[in-house]
Amino acid sequence: MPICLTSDQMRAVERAAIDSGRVTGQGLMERAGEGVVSAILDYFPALAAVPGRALVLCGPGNNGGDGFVVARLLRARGWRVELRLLGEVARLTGDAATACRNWGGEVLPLDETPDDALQAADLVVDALFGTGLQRPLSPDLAGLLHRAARRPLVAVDILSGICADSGRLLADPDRAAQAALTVTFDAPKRGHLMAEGAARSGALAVVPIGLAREVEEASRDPAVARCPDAATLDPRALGKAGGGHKYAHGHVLVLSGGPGRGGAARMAARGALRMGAGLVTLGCPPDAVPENAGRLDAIMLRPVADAVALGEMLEDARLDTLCLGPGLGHGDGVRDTVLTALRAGRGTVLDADALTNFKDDPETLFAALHPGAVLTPHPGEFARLFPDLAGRLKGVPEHGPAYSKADAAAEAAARSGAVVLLKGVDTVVAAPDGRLSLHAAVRAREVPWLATAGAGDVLAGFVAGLLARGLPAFEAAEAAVWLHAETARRFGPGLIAEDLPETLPAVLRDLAPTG
Ligand SMILES: NC(=O)C1=CN([C@@H]2O[C@H](COP(=O)(O)OP(=O)(O)OC[C@H]3O[C@@H](n4cnc5c(N)ncnc54)[C@H](OP(=O)(O)O)[C@@H]3O)[C@@H](O)[C@H]2O)[C@@H](O)CC1
Ligand SMILES: Nc1ncnc2c1ncn2[C@@H]1O[C@H](COP(=O)(O)OP(=O)(O)O)[C@@H](O)[C@H]1O
Ligand SMILES: [K+]
Repeated sequence: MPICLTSDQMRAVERAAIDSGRVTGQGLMERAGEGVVSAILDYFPALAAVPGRALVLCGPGNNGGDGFVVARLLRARGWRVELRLLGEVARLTGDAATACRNWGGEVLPLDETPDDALQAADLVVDALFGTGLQRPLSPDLAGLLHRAARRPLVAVDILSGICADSGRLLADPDRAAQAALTVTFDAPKRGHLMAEGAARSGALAVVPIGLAREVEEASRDPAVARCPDAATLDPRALGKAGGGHKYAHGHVLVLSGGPGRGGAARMAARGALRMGAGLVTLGCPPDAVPENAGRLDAIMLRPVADAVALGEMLEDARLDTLCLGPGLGHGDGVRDTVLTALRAGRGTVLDADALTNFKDDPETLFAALHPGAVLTPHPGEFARLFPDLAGRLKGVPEHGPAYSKADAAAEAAARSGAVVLLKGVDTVVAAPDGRLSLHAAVRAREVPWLATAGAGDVLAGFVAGLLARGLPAFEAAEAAVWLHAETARRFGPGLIAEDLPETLPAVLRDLAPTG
């Protein structure tokens, strides 16, 4: 399973590799520099053909050390390289000091970098700070990087000013830079996938520097965040191979609100059905039956007047999965309905209104939640249930590592006792036991057409469909997020929410050709 790491996790990986005796810090730095140069040559083919001019900005730590190696290797390829250092050569230590000696060229002061030097550069290498950024960039540094980004800017490990753990800006937002390319080592950092870091890192190259074995070991640590891809979704779990009648594939009950408000629940139901749930029933207030009957065929319809009626209906144990929230409505009756649904202990997705109804009393909801439940809030709904956690995600952080969306989702899952799927361009899935999964809809997985009304309702249905198919809550949420984005990518421009369930079969077919 692909993963992404925090700074501490990356340092542990590095330490384990060095302690094993297989690598040295200096060897890692050398390979990091080589990796950056080869990524530059791949990404800028014109500069691979004709050596250019580089301005390399080095910081006082090991990120700067990588910069010295890059400078030396570019020079060896015939490039004209100007190197500027933040701080003094005499204060460099360890591997960075060695890398500086091996460079052997002129080291100019960073704070005197003239605009001419920036303008003359074919590219600027940002080797100021990597995983060691602990506090916001000074205005001068932020200004320099901002100006440097007028030229193609290549970030070593992570763009300076982005917190590697959270992706949040540790710099004045008005002077934030944008990298054309970020080159990181052996595994992405969380900061490449969340918040500003997802958008500002530019293209992301992950180059091997000899830590693959330790990264593989880290991927077995439940505390390390996973980033599933097409290759790691389990086609056996998603396909319908093996026969079995419809009840073998689960029965989802989606509850809807009153007349004129059923669209969201119908889309969720359609999503669950397309995901392969054996049966899907829409439950709605009796006066909404005529409307829904006119709109549904394969999806069954039952009147569900209130929480008592729901309780009676749930005596049928074959109704194994519930989805509540899209278009559900507001009021005490709705809260009772949600609590009745949770008491049944089924796989349960709570979205939208099912969450918002508890904004004045989230503890009542948390007390009823169980590990088979998945909450799918967008950031606004999240803030209603977890105002303190949402508050920590606001504003410009004052130090690193900054509080991250992953931290917030993890705390929410631990507090509520349910899986939390916190939506956005960067989506985080967190389990109460500490497992995390990240999906960033950026770069190759960019999918702006998903910003359309109802996309979240369909996602709730996708999660419910997978729960009905027997996936555990965390895995169902994780796979649904990937499939949701993939489906939107497959459809492309013009996507509306209704297209998502209809496009899902093509995505499933590619994943499980025999399913
Ligand atoms: N892990 C690995 O496997 C490998 C890691 N490698 C590389 O090492 C990098 C991590 O190196 P690192 O730990 O030395 O930290 P780094 O990012 O250079 O910054 C620390 C320095 O910056 C300073 N400083 C911080 N914030 C500041 C601010 N706002 N403004 C001004 N100064 C600030 C801080 O100063 P201090 O806080 O001590 O005053 C300290 O001097 C990593 O990103 C990768 O590129 C590769 O070589 C190979 C394998
Ligand atoms: N620009 C975007 N890129 C990727 N995914 C997006 C983008 N905008 C929205 N989404 C996704 O679309 C869904 C929208 O859900 P939600 O906010 O609940 O909307 P709605 O209530 O209209 O259904 C979420 O899964 C979210 O992650
Ligand atoms: K950097």
